[in-house]
Amino acid sequence: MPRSLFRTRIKFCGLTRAGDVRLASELGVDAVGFVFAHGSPRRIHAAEARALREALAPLVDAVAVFRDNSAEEVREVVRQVKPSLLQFHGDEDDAFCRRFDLPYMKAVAMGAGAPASGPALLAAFPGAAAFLFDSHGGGHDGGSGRCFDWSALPAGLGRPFLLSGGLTPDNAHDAVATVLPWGVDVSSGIETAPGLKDGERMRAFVSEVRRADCRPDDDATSPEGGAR
Ligand SMILES: O=C(O)c1ccccc1NCC(=O)[C@H](O)[C@H](O)COP(=O)(O)O
Repeated sequence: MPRSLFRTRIKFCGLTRAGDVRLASELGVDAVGFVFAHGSPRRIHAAEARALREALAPLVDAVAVFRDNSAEEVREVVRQVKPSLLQFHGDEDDAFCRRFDLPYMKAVAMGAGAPASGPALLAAFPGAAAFLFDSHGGGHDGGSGRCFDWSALPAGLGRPFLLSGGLTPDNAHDAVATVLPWGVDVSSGIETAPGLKDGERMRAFVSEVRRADCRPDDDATSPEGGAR
């Protein structure tokens, strides 16, 4: 695909208020994430997420984020919230992630040394629709606001991937221009406090990603899947 036609996908994660969901939709983000991980300051219950989902505009995905939740909890969220994508942030294996008959994205921990190679990740998670590289691991949690070393991203993934971990309006342009991910995911970088998004930072983040998408020298082609 010509790079000039490519648009970096954007996911805002950890939303807890209907107003933030509405603004995210208006800003044209592709997906919003609702966090069901135990212990997260952004954790909401299925009934709350169902109400938030009603504030979501058509054609914007709802992503349900889990970290070692039980199958019953995941099923209950799927039943009530009807997410279009599941995101697994813990030690879930491919068989667990596939049990719910929905596409899933596996979060890969970049906070604890070198990750597995692209082919090894694909072999471990053949059912993954996408991967998300984040700064958790090594004692750090998801939603930490920490960056990792982007040069450590594995090659040869053969699937779309999202870059995550410590993205902000200040580094979003560089992140997209350097890594060329399929999409980006942000939580803390658009917040005033965990779960409370800031309208100006949301706007600025989208604007910086779009600025990186509009580089005038974009005449190369974009491989399908991972790095474009
Ligand atoms: O956001 C959380 O609190 C969280 C807790 C446990 C597992 C996953 C969690 N979030 C997942 C996300 O997709 C975050 O957006 C991602 O970790 C990036 O967060 P940040 O570095 O704050 O942008």
